[in-house]
Amino acid sequence: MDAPPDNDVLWARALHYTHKDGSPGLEDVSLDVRQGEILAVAGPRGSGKTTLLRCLSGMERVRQGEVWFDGAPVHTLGPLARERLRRNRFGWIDPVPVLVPELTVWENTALPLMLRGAGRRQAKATAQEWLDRLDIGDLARKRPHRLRQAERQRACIARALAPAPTVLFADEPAAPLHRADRVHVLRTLTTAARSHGITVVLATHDPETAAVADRTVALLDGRRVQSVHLPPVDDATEGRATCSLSV
Ligand SMILES: Nc1ncnc2c1ncn2[C@@H]1O[C@H](COP(=O)(O)OP(=O)(O)OP(=O)(O)O)[C@@H](O)[C@H]1O
Repeated sequence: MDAPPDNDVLWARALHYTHKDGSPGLEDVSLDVRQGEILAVAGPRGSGKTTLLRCLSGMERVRQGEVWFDGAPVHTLGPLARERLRRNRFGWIDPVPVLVPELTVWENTALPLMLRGAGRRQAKATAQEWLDRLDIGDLARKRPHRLRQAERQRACIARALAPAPTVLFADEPAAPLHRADRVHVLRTLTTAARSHGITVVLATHDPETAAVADRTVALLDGRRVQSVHLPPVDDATEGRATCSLSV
């Protein structure tokens, strides 16, 4: 198979993935992610969004199909090389905030910077800047259990953005936030990504979250499809109609 075009930061071809227990994950998924773009991977629950992000980021070993990052193959790398790639070039946001409980918020945020070799003082200053941008600068010295869930998720977003990764994988990053918070945090995330040239791959089942992206690819039952029907996440409380997302 040919190497990907130069302006694609990520390039996947004919990905098939089966979970260890035999559950189907992905079927023949191909996708290009351009440098600096914000790409939404949209689909209902269980459609394979997380599995796709895990394969693209090297978290899962791809046995069938190819993944390329920055013109180099990822699918042929061993576990250590994939771990190094994730640490040095990628960022990751989970739907549920996970922080090291023994560390303060700024120490959590500074951790990936220090793992990449930054000194403590520099890492602390950068972490504080990002916490300020996410409006939780005043919580920097607290430990995670003192924060609300939405504040912990902001800390996770600050931690993911602080090292300015080449690609940020954001798996339902706004899921634990209330609607007003969600809009604000997504705007901060996308503005920061654009100003730092960070490419974002954003998995979501929420049409409003997908709307912040430059482009959307839709998944259904582990396959790419042209369009997908997504009920708004606040549907039950706000009584809004089901939304159809075409790509
Ligand atoms: N570790 C696992 N072992 C077995 N099956 C899994 C595993 N993780 C996911 N699956 C199954 O693979 C399919 C795709 O799951 P995945 O989590 O990738 O979808 P998703 O679109 O991200 O869903 P959600 O929005 O609920 O996170 C689902 O049928 C799911 O049950």
